Amino acid sequence: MGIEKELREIEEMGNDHIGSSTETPLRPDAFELSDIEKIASIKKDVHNIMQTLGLDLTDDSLKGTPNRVAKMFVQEIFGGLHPDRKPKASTFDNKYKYQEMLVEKNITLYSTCEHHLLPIVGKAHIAYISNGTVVGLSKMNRIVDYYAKRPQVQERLTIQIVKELQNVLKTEDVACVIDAKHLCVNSRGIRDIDSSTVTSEFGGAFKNPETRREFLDYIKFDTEF
Ligand SMILES: Nc1nc2c(ncn2[C@@H]2O[C@H](COP(=O)(O)OP(=O)(O)OP(=O)(O)O)[C@@H](O)[C@H]2O)c(=O)[nH]1
Ligand SMILES: [Zn+2]
Repeated sequence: MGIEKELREIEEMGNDHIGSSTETPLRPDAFELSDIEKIASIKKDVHNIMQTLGLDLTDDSLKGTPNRVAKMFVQEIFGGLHPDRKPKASTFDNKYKYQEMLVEKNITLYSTCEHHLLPIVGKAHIAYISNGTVVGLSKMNRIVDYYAKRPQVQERLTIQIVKELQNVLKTEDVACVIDAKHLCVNSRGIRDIDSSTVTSEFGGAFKNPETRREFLDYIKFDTEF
């Protein structure tokens, strides 16, 4: 396809594609290459970008950058693309008969905007009401981190976190709110440093306005220890 036609199609598509599926769009052959092979390939690509920009890749400070970026992509910021890295969420019986909602708030979130490959930085807040099963607290932070380590849109990230916890906890009664800054909005383009994006997903009992309100009130707690 000619570049002109491709650009026209992207233009016509507008932003309708954003958040159109809850699954991260991956090709069927996404995991055919090993991590080592991916790093070797991305290293060449980053080298090429830097070369095109006219940078001197023999410079002491720059020469390690292609390898550094490739490792960072595969093992760190996009490490959550590989299903093998999904955290094992240990669950327990709700022996304590705790029947109220549990809120894990202020979970630090680092992700990457899939449109510009720039950071998304924010906080996620999760709540669930046990249906007989409870999950280790840290596993909620780990689930956020796993799905955040992908090229993301915030809407999809929010839904993926809720769906995963609904699976783990075997209940619909899970909610998530994310408040995050997108550096593609804050540091380039419109360069609005003060704006942030809030997304939410309310499953099961959290569709009830009172339950939802209780959750939203808890996350306003200004916890300092
Ligand atoms: N809905 C949604 N949009 C996002 C997210 N992250 C980034 N975007 C937006 O994706 C859009 C991409 O639009 P384009 O017009 O193709 O990109 P652009 O020309 O760089 O746009 P500007 O950022 O306005 O300069 C931008 O408006 C971004 O702000 C996200 O998590 N959710
Ligand atoms: Zn962006």
